[in-house]
Amino acid sequence: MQQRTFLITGASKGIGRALSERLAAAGHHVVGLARRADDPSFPGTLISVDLSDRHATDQVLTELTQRFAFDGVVNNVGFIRLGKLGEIDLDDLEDALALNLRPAVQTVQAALPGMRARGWGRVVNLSSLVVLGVAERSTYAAAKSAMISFTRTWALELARTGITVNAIAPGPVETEMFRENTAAGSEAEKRFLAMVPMNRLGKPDELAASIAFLLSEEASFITGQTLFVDGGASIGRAPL
Ligand SMILES: NC(=O)c1ccc[n+]([C@@H]2O[C@H](COP(=O)([O-])OP(=O)(O)OC[C@H]3O[C@@H](n4cnc5c(N)ncnc54)[C@H](O)[C@@H]3O)[C@@H](O)[C@H]2O)c1
Ligand SMILES: CC(C)C1=CC=C(C(=O)O)[C@@H](O)[C@H]1O
Repeated sequence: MQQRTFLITGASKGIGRALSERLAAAGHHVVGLARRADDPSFPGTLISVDLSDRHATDQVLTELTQRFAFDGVVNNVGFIRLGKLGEIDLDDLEDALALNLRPAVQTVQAALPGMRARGWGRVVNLSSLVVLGVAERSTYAAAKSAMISFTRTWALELARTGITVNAIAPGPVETEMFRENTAAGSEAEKRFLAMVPMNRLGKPDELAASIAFLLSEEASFITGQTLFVDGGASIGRAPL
């Protein structure tokens, strides 16, 4: 197995942390970006940056691409603010687009020259089941739909470079982000579970396993795809 170096945004918790653990256990080097980097147990290099700050993110990426030869990027950081149509806060809309989308462009553009030069690379963008329609998540769903468009467009542009670009669209997963809006035992949780044929939440490592596969050598003929990892929730809702 060739050791690879992967850049993961939002790496300190949830899906990003589970992925960092899984990749490190497989022998790869993980460079994680998160707001807080004071966690000595992180299984790689953890860098503190507020990814909503465009210039701070640019500066960190410039430094990191001088230190590391990134073989892949996982755009995992996510931001959500609930809001019904008629009550959508335009600041939330701008924040959703800025934090869910801008860092994805910044990280990939920073890592792209090296991946192109080596003729091998992986990009995995985190989308969400919400792109199929979940109430009160307009701004978040718009951003996560754009992540799928980024994926398809970049996959076409990079198809002959050895760099693949794919998306993962999770269903409800037991993480801090999920629990911010969906308390255990709440009516909201019951509504989400009713959407899931498996009738349970996903585990962060189940998502990590799917992302790790798309980062692997074995996934070299897969590009431009969105994989719903959702306990069956997208069956009958997603286009074939
Ligand atoms: N958990 C779910 O049910 C679910 C469902 C669908 C999609 N997703 C998507 O999966 C991805 C991971 O979600 P999660 O549930 O693991 O989230 P989480 O809240 O558990 O972790 C988010 C990570 O992002 C980091 N982060 C947040 N804002 C940041 C900022 N401004 N600057 C730097 N780092 C920041 C946090 O420190 C943390 O490491 C997100 O893109 C989310 O939209 C999650
Ligand atoms: C699973 C998906 C529809 C989803 C559920 C709830 C969220 C939230 O944080 O409120 C999001 O993680 C979203 O992706």
